[in-house]
Amino acid sequence: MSKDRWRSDNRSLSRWNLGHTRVRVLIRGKPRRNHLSSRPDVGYHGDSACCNLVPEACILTFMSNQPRQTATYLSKRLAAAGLRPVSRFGQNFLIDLNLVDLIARSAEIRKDDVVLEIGTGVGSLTSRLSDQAGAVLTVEIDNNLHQMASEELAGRPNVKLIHGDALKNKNTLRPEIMENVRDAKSRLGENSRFLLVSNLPYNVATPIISNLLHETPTPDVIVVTIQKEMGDRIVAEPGSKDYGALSVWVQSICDAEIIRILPPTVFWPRPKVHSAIIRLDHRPERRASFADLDHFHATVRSLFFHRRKFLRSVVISAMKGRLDKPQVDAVLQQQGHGETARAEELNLTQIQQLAEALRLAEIAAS
Ligand SMILES: C[S@@+](CC[C@H](N)C(=O)[O-])C[C@H]1O[C@@H](n2cnc3c(N)ncnc32)[C@H](O)[C@@H]1O
Repeated sequence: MSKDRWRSDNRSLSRWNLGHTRVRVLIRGKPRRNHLSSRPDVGYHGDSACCNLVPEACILTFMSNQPRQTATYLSKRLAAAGLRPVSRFGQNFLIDLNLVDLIARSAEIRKDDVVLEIGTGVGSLTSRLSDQAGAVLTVEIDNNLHQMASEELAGRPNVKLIHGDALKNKNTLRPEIMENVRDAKSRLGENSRFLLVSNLPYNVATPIISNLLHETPTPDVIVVTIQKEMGDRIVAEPGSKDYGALSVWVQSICDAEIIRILPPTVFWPRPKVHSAIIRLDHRPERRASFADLDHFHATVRSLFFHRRKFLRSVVISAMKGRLDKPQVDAVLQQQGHGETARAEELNLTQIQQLAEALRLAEIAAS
């Protein structure tokens, strides 16, 4: 702990958050506030300290060497700044610090990695990422939280905060994000990897993950907290009720696993649903097998748009204006899909082959 981290903050004069250490200031056994409204000169002795601002010995009692993140702490901290969690921004903060650690640990971050975090919040996961990574880029849409996190993370030169929406629109990330990632990666050298590690805002989790998989560089590893239902869809197998466009898109490029299911009680405020920590590992060799990744993604989306319909009618409407019915029938026959086939029964390889056959038929027809 350094003296520089001392903060004389009028909102909490008797208890300051010194980086990761909560401190209670006691003067002759009683909390005294007035002496400490300006920056005191503090000397530290083991796990106590003395303050030379007042003649009496001033004992600082170290309450904990971990940041506090209980529901009470967070609610008080936001209330002190006149704030409440904003539900439209998906502000459900993780209050179990073991799980914050689990997220960071599961990403196996190295010193030359660039880590992107979407949703800085008050910066608790960000600090752990900053301890382990070469560079952390963190994006927060809420100006109040961005300001709070900026103060919290001020002494961390490897953290860059961006204030704004991580999405330019549903299909595109904010361009600044990838520009910063590429910059940081080139600074950290050729072994540097790019990771997404976040407790994601649930309402934008799908476009964030889907869009990032289109980007260059693609994240080598993604470890994120998302809604459990979305986690189930990502890892779903053909024929199951959760299998759909997201399963096919993600599994076509990554290995996917659910690391832990989280109950609502580990968040504040509690969400209505269970959550999941998932890990995705990018497989560049799979990605390289696609002649046109954007075309593949668009085809997959349209194949699952009406998941209960027969494959033939889905493909006919998806290819309208590009292939006529006989051309669609020829492709389906060539791929061995009968009249009663449905997209949800096709495995990854069958979908990839169908999408590629449709792409080639389209080129031939144009
Ligand atoms: C689930 S909270 C996670 C906060 C913190 N990282 C934690 O682990 O407790 C999601 C955060 O994402 C922010 N957020 C929501 N939508 C966003 C968007 N489109 N772009 C950037 N940040 C967003 C919210 O304001 C909120 O702080």
